[in-house]
Amino acid sequence: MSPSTSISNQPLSPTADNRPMKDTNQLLSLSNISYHVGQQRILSNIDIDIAVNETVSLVGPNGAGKSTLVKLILGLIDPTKGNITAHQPLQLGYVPQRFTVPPILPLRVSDLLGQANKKRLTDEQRQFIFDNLALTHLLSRQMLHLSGGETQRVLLARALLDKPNLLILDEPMQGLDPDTEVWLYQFIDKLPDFLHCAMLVISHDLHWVMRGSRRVICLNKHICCEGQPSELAISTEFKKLFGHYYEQPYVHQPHACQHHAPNELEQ
Ligand SMILES: Nc1ncnc2c1ncn2[C@@H]1O[C@H](COP(=O)(O)OP(=O)(O)OP(=O)(O)O)[C@@H](O)[C@H]1O
Repeated sequence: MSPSTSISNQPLSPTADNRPMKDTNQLLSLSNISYHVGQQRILSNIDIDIAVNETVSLVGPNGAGKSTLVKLILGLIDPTKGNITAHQPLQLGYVPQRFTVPPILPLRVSDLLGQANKKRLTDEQRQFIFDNLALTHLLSRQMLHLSGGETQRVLLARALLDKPNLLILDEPMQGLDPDTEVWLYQFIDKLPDFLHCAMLVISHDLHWVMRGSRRVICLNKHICCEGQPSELAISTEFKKLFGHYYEQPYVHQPHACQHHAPNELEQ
């Protein structure tokens, strides 16, 4: 795949080889993707489908290939083998793990946000983003002078202002204090409904990943296991990779589950 994309959210062509788009519920498919550098296998045989509006969490140890997978989706590198197919025109939003502004480059927050396409969101949606991410007082500030948390908020806003249908967040909580983390998790959880976008979230925070009903993919150069948190918590592969960090795995308890009607609970 050689999509005309960049980290600044350019739309991708529907399919690299002009095959007809299929299943309208699917957004993106990675089929049998491998990525090697010389003799080094970085990713092997990756199959992932992401549906419209779906949130997928990607976990894996350091060096597992998570960022490489993101670069492949963004079209920054090409797979050694396999295909990446967008089933709909993709509008990518990307918040990178690291963002450094060279000290000699003057770049105000308003300059960065001003690069977004102003016509993609309604006024109400833009206001929602500005209010929730508390951006107004930052607009005249230099990116270089922002704190880690402020930078994350601005980068997230930059990605959202283009109204992505796939938002990729690479370790969004890195460097944030616990209160900001909680707040950002809550904001992220609102996004798929609010903007109708799918999300791929790389996270080392297993407690967030294993909460809720998002699909989790566990990567370690290949896909070790994937599924709902309740399935993963009892998977041998997952326990092998994360058991020592994640000592209290989420165990689904249907009898205590709020989405069961009261009469079901009594049975
Ligand atoms: N161009 C490259 N040349 C050589 N090795 C590479 C290249 N790109 C990635 N790697 C190696 O591939 C492995 C996966 O890297 P990647 O950054 O994708 O891992 P990651 O899962 O995102 O790790 P982390 O959690 O530490 O951010 C690492 O061992 C990295 O050194």
